[in-house]
Amino acid sequence: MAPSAPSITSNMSARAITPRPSSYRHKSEKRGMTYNIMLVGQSGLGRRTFLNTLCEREVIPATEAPNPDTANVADPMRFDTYEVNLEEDGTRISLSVIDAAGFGDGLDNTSCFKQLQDYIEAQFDEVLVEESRIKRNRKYRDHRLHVLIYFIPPTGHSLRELDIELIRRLGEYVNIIPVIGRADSLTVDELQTFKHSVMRDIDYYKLPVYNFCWDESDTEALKDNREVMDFIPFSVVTCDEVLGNDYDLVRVRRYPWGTIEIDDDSQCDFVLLRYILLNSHIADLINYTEDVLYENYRTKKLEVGGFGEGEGDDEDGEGDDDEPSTSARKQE
Ligand SMILES: Nc1nc2c(ncn2[C@@H]2O[C@H](COP(=O)(O)OP(=O)(O)OP(=O)(O)O)[C@@H](O)[C@H]2O)c(=O)[nH]1
Repeated sequence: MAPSAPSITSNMSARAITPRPSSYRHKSEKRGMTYNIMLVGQSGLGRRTFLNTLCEREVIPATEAPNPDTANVADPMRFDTYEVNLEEDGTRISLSVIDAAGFGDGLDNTSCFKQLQDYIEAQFDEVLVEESRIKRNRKYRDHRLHVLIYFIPPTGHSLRELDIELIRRLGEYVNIIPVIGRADSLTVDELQTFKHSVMRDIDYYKLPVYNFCWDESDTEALKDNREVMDFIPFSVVTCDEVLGNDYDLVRVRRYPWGTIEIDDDSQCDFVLLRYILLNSHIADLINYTEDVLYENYRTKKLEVGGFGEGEGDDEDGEGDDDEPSTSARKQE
C-alpha cells in the first residue's frame, strides 16, 4: 500500500494560546474567501522566503544575485502580484499576495510612502466605481488589501523613523501587522527586549497597527485576542530546508550549530502568525477592511467630492454609470 502524503509537523498544540476562530470565520467557510495580503519591508528581511513558507510551496523563486555594476542603484518600488489557491481547514482561499519590493532601500524613501498609499487607495477606488455601476460585473475580483505585513529589521533597538512613518501613514487604510524579520538574529532575551521597545514606540507614537480587539461585542474572543496582542510584533524565522521521512516532515532553518524548527512555537511566532493569517482571524481582517477601513475612506472621499464625474465611467462599455456616485451604497 502506498504511504499517505507526509504532513508537516506543527507544534501549535503545545502553545499556551490557540485563538478560537471567530464567528465571521464560520460564516465564510462554505463560500471560500478572496484574500489579499501585502508584504512590505526592506530587501533581505525574508519577504520572499516568508511567503514560500506560509504557502508551503515556492510561490516566489529565488532571485539571481544582483549585477555588481548596477547593484548600487536603488530600483524604484515594484508591486509584484502572486496568486495562490490554498485550502485551510476545509475553506478555499483565493490568495493574492502583493510583494512591495524596494521599500526603504534608497537613501531618500519619501516617495515610497506615497506609492504605497496610492496603490492601496487605487484598490478602494476600484470598488467605489464598481459599487456605483447600475449593472455590476459579477466576475469582479475585489483587490482591497486585507492585511499588510510589515517586516521590521532585527536591530534590537527600537522602531526607526521609516517604520514609524509607514505605520502612521498607512494604518488608516490597511490592517498592519508588524513582524520582526530574521528574528533568529536575536537571542531570546534580546528578542523580548526588542519586542517591548517596539510596543513602547507603538504606544508612545499611537501608531495604528491592527487592533485584534476591535470587536468588543465578541466577549469570548476578546480574551484570546488580548493574548494574541502580547505577541506583537510577531517574531518570524522562515524555512530553508525540509527534513523528514515519508510520514513526517519538519521545516527548519539550518545553521552551522544546528537547526531551528520554524513550526515549533517555542522557537518563533511563525506558526501562530500563520494560523492567525489563514485561519482564526482571516474573516475578521476581511470584515474590518470592508466595514471600517473602506467605509471610512469612502465617506471621506464622497464628502470632499473626490469621487467626481467621470470616475465611474465604464471603460469596457459594460454597465451604466449615470447613477450619481453619492448613491453608491454598500450592500448590507
Ligand atoms: N537568518 C535568516 N535568514 C533568512 C530568514 N528568512 C530569509 N532569510 C535569508 O535572507 C536572504 C534574503 O531572503 P529573501 O526572502 O529573498 O528576502 P526578501 O526580503 O524577499 O529580499 P529581496 O528579494 O532582496 O527584496 C536569503 O538568503 C534567505 O535565505 C530568516 O528567518 N533568518
